[in-house]
Amino acid sequence: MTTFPAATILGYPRIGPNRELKKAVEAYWAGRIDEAALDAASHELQDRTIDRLVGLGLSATDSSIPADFALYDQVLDTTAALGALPQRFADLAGTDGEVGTDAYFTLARGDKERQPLEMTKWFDTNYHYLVPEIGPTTVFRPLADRLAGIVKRQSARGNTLRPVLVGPVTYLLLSKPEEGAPEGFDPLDRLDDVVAAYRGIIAQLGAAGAEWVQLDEPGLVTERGSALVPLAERAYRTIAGEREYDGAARPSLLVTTGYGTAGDIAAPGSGLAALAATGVEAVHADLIRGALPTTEQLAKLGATRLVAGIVDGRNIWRNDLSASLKTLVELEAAAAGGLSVATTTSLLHVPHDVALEQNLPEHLPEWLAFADQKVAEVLTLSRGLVGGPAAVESEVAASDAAIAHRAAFAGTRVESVRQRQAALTAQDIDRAPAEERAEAQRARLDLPDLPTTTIGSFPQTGEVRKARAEFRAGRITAEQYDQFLKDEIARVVRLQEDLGLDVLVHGEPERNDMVQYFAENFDGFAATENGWVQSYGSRCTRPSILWGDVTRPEAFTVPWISYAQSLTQKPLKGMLTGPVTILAWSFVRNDQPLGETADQVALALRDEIADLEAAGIAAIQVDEPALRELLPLRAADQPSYLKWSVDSFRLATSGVRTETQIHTHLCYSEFGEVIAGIDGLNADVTSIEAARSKMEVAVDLAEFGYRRGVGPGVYDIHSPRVPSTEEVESLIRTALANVPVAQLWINPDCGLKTRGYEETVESLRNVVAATESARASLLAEVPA
Ligand code: MET
Ligand SMILES: [Zn+2]
Repeated sequence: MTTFPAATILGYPRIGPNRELKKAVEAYWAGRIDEAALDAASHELQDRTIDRLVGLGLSATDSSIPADFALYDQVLDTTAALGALPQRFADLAGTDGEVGTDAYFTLARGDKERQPLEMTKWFDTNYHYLVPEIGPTTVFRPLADRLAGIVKRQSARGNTLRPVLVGPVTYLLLSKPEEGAPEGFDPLDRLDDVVAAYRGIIAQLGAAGAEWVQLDEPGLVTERGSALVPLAERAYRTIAGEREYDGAARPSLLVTTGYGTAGDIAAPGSGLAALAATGVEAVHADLIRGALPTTEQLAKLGATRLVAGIVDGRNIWRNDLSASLKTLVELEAAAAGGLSVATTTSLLHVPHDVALEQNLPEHLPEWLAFADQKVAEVLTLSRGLVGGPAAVESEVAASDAAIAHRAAFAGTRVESVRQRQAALTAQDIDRAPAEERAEAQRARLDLPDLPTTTIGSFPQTGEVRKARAEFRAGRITAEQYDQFLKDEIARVVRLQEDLGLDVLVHGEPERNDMVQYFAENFDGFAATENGWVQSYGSRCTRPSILWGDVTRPEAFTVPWISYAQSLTQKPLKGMLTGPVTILAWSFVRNDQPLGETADQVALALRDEIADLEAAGIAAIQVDEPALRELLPLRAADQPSYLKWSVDSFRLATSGVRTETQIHTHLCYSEFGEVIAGIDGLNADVTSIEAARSKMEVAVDLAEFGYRRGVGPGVYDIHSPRVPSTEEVESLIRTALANVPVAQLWINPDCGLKTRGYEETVESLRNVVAATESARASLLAEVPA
């Protein structure tokens, strides 16, 4: 057995510093390059990545570099390595059951007849994976060709990599029962079968030259973590119980547990000890999101190596090297099996390199660590651990200086913001009773029954994106761009009047992104130029950096909204993004509790809302699509999260008068777990997604006894399909069977930004027609 490397990372951004992977994959989809060219592009990126990591100081020959080069998604890669095709895709299998490149992308993107695999959030991150569909008869086979091919290719270049797979317990935990599976079937029922295939995969990787294989088991840190430990023990005893598979030495195994504490949260080392007892050679713990195991717990690891995740894979802040070294020294004393230094998770969640940023505010770069800087931090910590503090004196001094500079920097703490926060009282998050508000708003807005509205954005056409790009590049003047946006807004307002919608929107043409737009207009934020992070498949986002206390220098949505309102007699909704969503989709400062930061954003929004109200805007929407996204993985942590998140929304929205209507929008339908939180937001009108789930949410609303206005979406905006009038009307009827008329609003599931005009106009026309018809039958039902 080779020893586990002293320093490692669990994974690295796959997308490429210039989004090379995105470009290659999209070119392949568009038919512009063939499979050989796609392979060549991905090989080139792999080679460059490894060379870069070696350049940063990781060794190419001791398994410290992970091989995690998924073309689309690491969960999908594991599905492919297991040949675990659901029946509805069975025809995609090759002769030996293998999943080729086109089959792989068909699972990810669907085809004419079939929906793709469902996509959902990877733990509490903004990365989305493809959900495996597992049934009682799903066939699992070891098909590690692709991964083994990478290992072999690199070994021909002199490199010994450590291939990475999602571990068996997490893989099945993240799966859903295949359609047609019997009631009560749980994919985890297939654990023993899947484990047999993992043994085969590990053997194939060993034969290809892998000395270590990494199996990621973040499933163990979830609410089900404690219950999963016995399953993990069973799985890993089979996988790791013997040093040889059929007479051939198997590769050594590292099991990782990023994103929290594995197993029982009250006993942070117990999950690790259980894994260690199965025979795996190394276990990894997330020491930032997860708890620090005690000395006694560490003793239970025996000869198993501890891989300490101490460099945060999820934020972009520079590590406090002094503090980390201290922790590592203590851990090392207690870890009999030896200690390695690592990241808490894959670096997939952070951009490539701070050095690619040319336009950050001057003070910021030295506070930051993107993936490449984090690799350097891991190596520094490992050198400090081996060679003592003197070996890394200058690095530690630089880290201390950056941290001190950050703490003392003027924008980090803005006194006026602090005073305002300190003076907050319960009244600041309270409004008049909901019934009183509803009454006053009814009088002011004078809307028909079943008022129709949209969620905010209208199609962002090529012209809109082009005008923005031209403006950014300085090819058109600010005046020209302004005029363009005004024309666009006027067109959208006219369209909505023609369609006969009741509450109008301005269409959001001035916004590139619903969070970045706010980050650009608030102080305390910075935008990056190249800080791309994979969101799913070939899609990347560029989160802003929330580094300091947040203020709003001047009203910025008011001019657009007022202009739009000036064009119509109908009410026009002001449109803002809520504090939780702004936090969820940015890189947020780590030097104070999230709730405090959320309140600062809320106060900045509160100022904007006051200005909208003063400008005569009668309805203001504050979107919180990410409310559920940040929900902690452990039930014990959820109440305090819901408290601060809900309170921050209320802080943003409670300063308005009784007759001003507050709307909110949430983008999902499985809101059972947060419905009390949604109720707590205390918004007058809440729009949610419902069309795809056939209005099931209406039943949840009825069961909960939801009292305020609600608009369960009647038009699925995720596909270009135009819903018929009858279809929409039937959804409205289902809604009406559960929600009182006086509470019901009619709207699409979400914003229309990604749609084309043709389908949007037709769909909205049908929505209005269906609403009119529903109103007519409501009237007919009233006894004369
Ligand atoms: N107001 C936003 C829009 O319509 C809400 C989007 S939620 C992801 O685009
Ligand atoms: Zn939405």
